[in-house]
Amino acid sequence: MRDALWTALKTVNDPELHRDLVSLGMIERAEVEGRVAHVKVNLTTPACPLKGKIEGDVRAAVLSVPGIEDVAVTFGAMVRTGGQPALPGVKHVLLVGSGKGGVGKSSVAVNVAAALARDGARVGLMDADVYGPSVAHMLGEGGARVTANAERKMQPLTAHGLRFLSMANLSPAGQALVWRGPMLHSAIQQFLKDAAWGDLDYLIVDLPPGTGDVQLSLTQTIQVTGAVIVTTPQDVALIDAARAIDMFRKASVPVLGVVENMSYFVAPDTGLTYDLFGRGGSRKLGSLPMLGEVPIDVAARQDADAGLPTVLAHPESTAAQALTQVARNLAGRVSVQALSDLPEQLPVL
Ligand SMILES: Nc1ncnc2c1ncn2[C@@H]1O[C@H](COP(=O)(O)OP(=O)(O)OP(=O)(O)O)[C@@H](O)[C@H]1O
Repeated sequence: MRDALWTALKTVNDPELHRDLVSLGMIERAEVEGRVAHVKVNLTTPACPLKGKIEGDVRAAVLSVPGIEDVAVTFGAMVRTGGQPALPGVKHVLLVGSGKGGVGKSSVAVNVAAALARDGARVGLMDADVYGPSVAHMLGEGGARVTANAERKMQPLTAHGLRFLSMANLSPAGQALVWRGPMLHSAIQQFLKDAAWGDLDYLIVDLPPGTGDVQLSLTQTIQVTGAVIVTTPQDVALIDAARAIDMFRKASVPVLGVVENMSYFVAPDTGLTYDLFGRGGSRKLGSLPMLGEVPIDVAARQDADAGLPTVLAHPESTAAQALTQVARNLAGRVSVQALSDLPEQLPVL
């Protein structure tokens, strides 16, 4: 019956990769005890957006095997890389960029990082927005100071289950950074290479808005997995977002998707929805995957000011759920990107 079980599992495809779970090496264990099958699926990310669908498909396939009356499906996860990791120990570097300032790029970066960490991924967050570093404040650690470890490497700070580094934790609060290109380049290098990030599944990088030196420096120094574009839906933001997309394309950085922030507003007193900036406008950016539409949410802003990612502070709010879905959709895109170049038959793990 064991062979029949594996044959049945071979009929289940990963919904995004369109290949069967067995040849993708995602079935870690499949055994039959009496009339009960035990299957352990090793997902390609703990933040898998399609876990429910995969579980349903596995159950249906296994229960079609004659003699099997019940099935217990359990899950593990291991984030894969397509080739060499971006940095030693860091599987994926993901850039969060925007064309315009103030569209919510840092908010999205912080909440995506916190949501991935809550789902069980090992996550780092690097604040490369050197002119307006807000990550530390949004994590409630604006006053913390970075120290060096025994190997004289910068020791990332920790908050809400993730590791982070921000220029705000190096320079005295309120002091402006007046840096030229080469200095910026070396600061970015240090954040990437002279920091003890440890083992990470995802290193999320909050870029400055626009298309300047920091973005260039990052895309030229390391092999990033891809970029996410955050925009609001009105034309003035989209014009700049299109420029940012063009910059990533020219730098051969895949754009993994778009997040439409401040997409709409639901009045808390009446429940009426207002499309303040023209919900859905970001579809004008072309055929890029839409990772999610995040509404304007007063609590999300208050949580950011209070140093708490809203996905953790108000996980039930519409904005928090949209941001959680953005994180999972992004993790899904990363898996697709990493696994689509793999050979036909992978070893079973
Ligand atoms: N969906 C939202 N609902 C309500 N407030 C939001 C939302 N997204 C972001 N904000 C608020 O808007 C402000 C700007 O957000 P944020 O700093 O994330 O933007 P940014 O694009 O990173 O800006 P910058 O260009 O300065 O780096 C912050 O006060 C933040 O809390």
